[in-house]
Order: sequence, then C-alpha cells, then structure tokens
Amino acid sequence: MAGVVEELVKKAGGCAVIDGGFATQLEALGADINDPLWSAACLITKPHLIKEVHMQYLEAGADVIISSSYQATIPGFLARGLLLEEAEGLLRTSVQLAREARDEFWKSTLRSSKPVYNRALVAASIGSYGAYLADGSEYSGSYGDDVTAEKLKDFHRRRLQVLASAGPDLIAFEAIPNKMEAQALVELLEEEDIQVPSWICFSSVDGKHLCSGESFGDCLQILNASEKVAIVGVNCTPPQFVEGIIRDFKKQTKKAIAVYPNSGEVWDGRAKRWLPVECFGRKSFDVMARRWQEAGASLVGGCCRTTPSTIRAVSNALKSRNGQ
Ligand SMILES: C[S+](C)CC[C@H](N)C(=O)O
Ligand SMILES: N[C@@H](CCS)C(=O)O
Ligand SMILES: [Zn+2]
Repeated sequence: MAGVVEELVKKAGGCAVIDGGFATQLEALGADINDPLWSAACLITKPHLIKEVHMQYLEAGADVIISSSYQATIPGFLARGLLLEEAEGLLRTSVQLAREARDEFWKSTLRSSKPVYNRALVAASIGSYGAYLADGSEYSGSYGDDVTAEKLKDFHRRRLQVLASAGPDLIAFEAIPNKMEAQALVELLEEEDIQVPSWICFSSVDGKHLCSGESFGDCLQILNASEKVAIVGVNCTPPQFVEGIIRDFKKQTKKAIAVYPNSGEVWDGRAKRWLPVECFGRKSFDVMARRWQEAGASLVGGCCRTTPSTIRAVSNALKSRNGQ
C-alpha cells in the first residue's frame, strides 16, 4: 500500500472510510445530471454544488473524497463545444474543488477541535470508457470488436496526465468493467510513469465476475504485477455480493482492498434511471461495513444511491469499533 494510504488506514483504526454516491448527492441538492456528461456537467454549470457535496461527505466522516471527474472527459467536453484548454481546465477544477473542500473542512475541525476526523485524502476519479459512452456498457463491459487496448489507452491518456498533475493524493479508476481496460490502465500508468498512487476498482453484476463475465483472478494478476496500483477492489456493485468478493480477492492479492458498493438498485442504461431492488434483504450498510472490514477490506464506502447518511452510519460503526 502506498505510504499515504497506509498512514490514513492506520489513523482510521484499520479501515478508512470512502465517501458515498457523488452524483446521487448532487441530484439530491437539485442538480440536473440527465446529461451526456452526467455529474461532470456540474463542473460547467454548478461548481458550488460540487464543493457542497464534498463538504457533506467530509462532515459525515469520509477519510477519502472522490473528485467529480468520473464522467469528465476531454472528448465529452469537446462535444459540448468547449475548447481543449477549457476541457483540461475543468479536469483540474474537479481536483481543485475537492482539495479546497478538504482543506477548508480540515481547518474548521482543527479550530473547533471536533473529534474523530482525519485529514482526508483526495482521489481523482477516472470512470471507464463505457461511462463516457453513456450507453450502459459500463455495466456490460461490451465495447465492441473495434475497441482495442491501444484505443483505450489513447482515450485515457491525456485525462490521466492532467488529473495526476492537479495534485490529488490518489487516482481512483472506478467501475472498470472488463479485463482489456484493466490491462490498458496498468500499461498506461507505467508508460506515463504516474507517481500518484492508484486504485483500480471493478464493477460486477453477479458478485463472481467483472461485468464483462471475465474472472476477477485474471484481472488481479495483472494488477498485482504493477507497483503503480496501491489498492484494488470493487465499486458500484450490489452490496450483498461484497463480502464474498473480499474473501475471493484476499486469496488472490496482497494489495489493500477497497469496497464501495451501490445501494443494490440496478442502472437501466437505456432509460437512464435506477430500478428498485426486489429481492435483496436490506441489511443496513453499517452492519455490512463491519463484516467487510472483518473480511479484510482496508477502505469502505458507498457508491451510487448511497448518501451522506449512509457514510455517517458506516463511519460511526467502523470508528467506534476501532476505538476512534
Ligand atoms: C454509474 S452510471 C449510473 C453513470 C451514468 C452513465 N455513464 C450515463 O451517462 O448514463
Ligand atoms: N464517483 C462516482 C462513481 C459513479 S459509479 C459517483 O459516486 O458518482
Ligand atoms: Zn456508482
């Protein structure tokens, strides 16, 4: 694990808390994210709400906040009519907003001597190629025959360079749905010699494989071979699968494990809405979070459809047990 993460996990008592659904909370504050850029549209229209969401997750107890760049891509911004410099500027802004929120919140906790907070880390989000396509393929992993690892590297290259140079503590590759993209990202981190430690998290719809149906084990082998990857895990995956996934990962990697599942609702990529959960017995997230820590996760949080109240409950559950 990279030093900075190791230190945070230790300070948090063995399991650090990641924030919750970012786009979900932006919507709750009134943002319209029904847009090809999804939550990244707010970088153009409502940057103040982005900072507000970060503040709410910090207040809830997040030790790591993830920037608003999940679906912020250079081709996406160009298609919106922005210039290249403007697109790159917005990527930097996403990290800047998170850093400002972290720094302001930290200053205020020092002043008020509120207990139990750690100085949070800022992770720069990088969503998959499928997220940019906005066609549901981030949950199928099917990019079509014309998409190669080289094409994926070219898609990710400039965004990665710009975000890494904007001063995040971590890079968070989120909801990676297939092995080719995992391989492309690892190669890109080496080719660009990125010095910011990364996490690579997969998405899964069945709890046994990546969304593409490929094996976690094959992908972990690729990630294990890279020193640039500090943390591996899953996000935006139904919570009922997470404990089994951690136990499976534990057998196949020595890297730290991060898990931040969604609420269990299912994204309908065509209708662009969340479908309610039908058959999942709703054990509360904080109860599950304790089990995830016991199973071996070092970082725990939430993804889509989880909120600051989810993260507050997770933080209270983990930190009270860890003596914080
Ligand atoms: C994590 S999904 C809900 C993100 C949204 C999707 N990429 C879209 O733009 O439709
Ligand atoms: N960090 C993103 C992930 C979407 S899957 C968000 O929480 O909106
Ligand atoms: Zn999600």
